[in-house]
Amino acid sequence: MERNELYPVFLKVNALNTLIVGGGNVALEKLTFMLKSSPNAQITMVAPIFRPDIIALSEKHGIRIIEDVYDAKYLIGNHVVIATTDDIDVNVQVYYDCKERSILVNVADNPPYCDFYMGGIVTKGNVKIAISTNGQSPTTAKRLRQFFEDVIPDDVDQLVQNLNRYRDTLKGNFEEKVKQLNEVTKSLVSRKKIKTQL
Ligand SMILES: C[C@@]1(CC(=O)O)C2=NC(=C\c3[nH]c(c(CCC(=O)O)c3CC(=O)O)Cc3[nH]c(c(CC(=O)O)c3CCC(=O)O)/C=C3\N/C(=C\2)[C@@H](CCC(=O)O)[C@]3(C)CC(=O)O)/[C@H]1CCC(=O)O
Ligand SMILES: NC(=O)c1ccc[n+]([C@@H]2O[C@H](COP(=O)([O-])OP(=O)(O)OC[C@H]3O[C@@H](n4cnc5c(N)ncnc54)[C@H](O)[C@@H]3O)[C@@H](O)[C@H]2O)c1
Repeated sequence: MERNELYPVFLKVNALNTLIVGGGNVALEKLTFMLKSSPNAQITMVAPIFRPDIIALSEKHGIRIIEDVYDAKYLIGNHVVIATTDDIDVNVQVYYDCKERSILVNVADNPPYCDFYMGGIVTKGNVKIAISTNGQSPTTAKRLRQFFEDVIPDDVDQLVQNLNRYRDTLKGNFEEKVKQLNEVTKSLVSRKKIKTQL
């Protein structure tokens, strides 16, 4: 079996600066997914033309809109960049400009020009699961996202909060606490398999 060697991290995009280059359908899709997961993300967008729904979202979420063609000067101060224009040369230019500046870059829907992939995301309170198929099948990522949204109980956050409080009541050293936490949560895991044939 092939291995997915990507290393997942959970970025505090409310404290990092993200630039989205482009203002069309793909930009809207990436923006929507990002805001759904991280409504306070610090995002700037640059494009000569923006879809009206992007303008509306930008007003709601305090996103900075710059009406201009891409220029490397817009990379300054950004930690993460997503290129979504309909001009492949511009997207590739964004990629190389970011590489030169050690900025993490994603050219949407173009895996060879991505330092990272956007994933399917399930959020239930404090619990967040990110799903990647290593860029092989975004459709599978979407279906798995729907599956987990369905099977993970909406009140899973209760468990997190209760265990968080229980942990604070435990006495003893770290090893003993871990042992007790594992003991009380043993029964939570039961087997359920996903179908792999259509
Ligand atoms: C997860 C999700 C998050 C998001 O977009 O933020 C996401 N794509 C989603 C949906 C989706 N995208 C596409 C379809 C149509 C069917 C299909 O191709 O499967 C569907 C399904 C649908 O819409 O039903 C088109 C598509 N996407 C990529 C390519 C290029 C290629 O594969 O080579 C093409 C073909 C373009 C063409 O044909 O021209 C590439 C990427 N898409 C990724 C992420 C990254 C890899 C994720 C991973 O590792 O699995 C990666 C590598 C780059 C990136 O963008 O980061 C989001 C689901 C959100 C959700 O619903 O939860
Ligand atoms: N729409 C989809 O679902 C989809 C799916 C797969 C692939 N794609 C590909 O992704 C690309 C983008 O698609 P789209 O539907 O978002 O296109 P779009 O026409 O809706 O949007 C393109 C955006 O890029 C901006 N742009 C163009 N040149 C620019 C520049 N020099 N600097 C900054 N912004 C610039 C435009 O102003 C516009 O806002 C296309 O190449 C398309 O083939 C789209």
